[in-house]
Amino acid sequence: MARVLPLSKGNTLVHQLCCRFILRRFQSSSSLFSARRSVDSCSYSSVADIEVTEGYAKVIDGKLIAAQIRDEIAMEVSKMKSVKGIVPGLAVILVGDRKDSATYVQRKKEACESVGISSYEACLPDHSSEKEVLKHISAYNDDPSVHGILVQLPLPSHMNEENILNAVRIEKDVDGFHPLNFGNLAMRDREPLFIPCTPKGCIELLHRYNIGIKGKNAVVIGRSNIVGTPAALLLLREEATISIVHAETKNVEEITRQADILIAAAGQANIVTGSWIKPGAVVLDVGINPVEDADSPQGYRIVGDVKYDEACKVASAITPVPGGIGPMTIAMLLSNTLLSAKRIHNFW
Ligand SMILES: Nc1nc(=O)c2c([nH]1)NC[C@@H]1CN(c3ccc(C(=O)N[C@@H](CCC(=O)O)C(=O)O)cc3)C=[N+]21
Repeated sequence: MARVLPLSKGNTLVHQLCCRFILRRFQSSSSLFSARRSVDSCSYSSVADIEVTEGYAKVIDGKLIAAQIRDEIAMEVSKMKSVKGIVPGLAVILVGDRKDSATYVQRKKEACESVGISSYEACLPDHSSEKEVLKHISAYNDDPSVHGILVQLPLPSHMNEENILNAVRIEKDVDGFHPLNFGNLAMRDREPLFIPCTPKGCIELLHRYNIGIKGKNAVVIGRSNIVGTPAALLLLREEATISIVHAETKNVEEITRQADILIAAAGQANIVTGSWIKPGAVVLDVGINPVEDADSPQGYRIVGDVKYDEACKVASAITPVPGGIGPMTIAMLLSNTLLSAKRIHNFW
């Protein structure tokens, strides 16, 4: 029997069928590709009201929304080029030889290309000195064709992350990790120049799916500088009542079960089980955890922090992994780079 939860409105059957299909695909095969295809096979409108049939969450399709955002950005980039002769530019600094970091940087480069943003890259060996990295940051700080600078994290352990992130000019800090931007994010009635990409992507998804935040109980799992803490601050700015749970929290489940909006950013595969979730909650899964998978060509696949098959039966809406927050993070990086170029060249 269909049950409409407080967030719900709209067509039930399509969602029910889509989610059943996705569930079946997830259960019948562990392959990354089949999971991907199943998400693609549902067509959702860009602004979708949340609706749920008992036991089946709606899929919040980050991949689809990210593609729409890229289209919007491409149009603005092209307008800026024709009117002002300016092409936004993003510089990425990659230190060391972590394979995952190299993959993310490659993805960012491709995304820039897809919308007409120029990308610049500095790849430094693992044993580089901090001074070497600072030299590259300084060059990009002074380069007028670069509007955004991103230092890929994590840095090698011998480097002082704080010194390096502090060196990025705040006007080009498209990650939003400079303490001045972060501090302004935390302060009421202050405006940071940039909002960190992953939390911004989470809020953007909620907005585009017409999911209200004001007055809701929002719980964030994880307290990292990259995701957990800025996500909580951003939800607070959106007038949610926020809690952060972390490794030292007692009765985690009791707290997460109060959440109307639950953001999982713990970095641990499948820790959020069905019993952690309030029925009808909206769940955003930020986790990107590699797990061994002999069936996948790479020998591994990526899973989130949330046990998807269990969560699907309790939540009203959920982001999949892959295809959820990951693509939104990259879309927000492009959006921040465009914003930076617009601000620097006073083009609105
Ligand atoms: N300075 C800095 N800024 C970052 O924003 C930053 C960083 N360092 N270090 C690493 C994390 C991680 N991150 C991701 C971006 C995109 C996907 C992504 O596109 N994921 C896809 C594919 C997943 C897959 O198949 O590998 C998806 O979820 O569908 C994931 C993770 C940005 N990060």
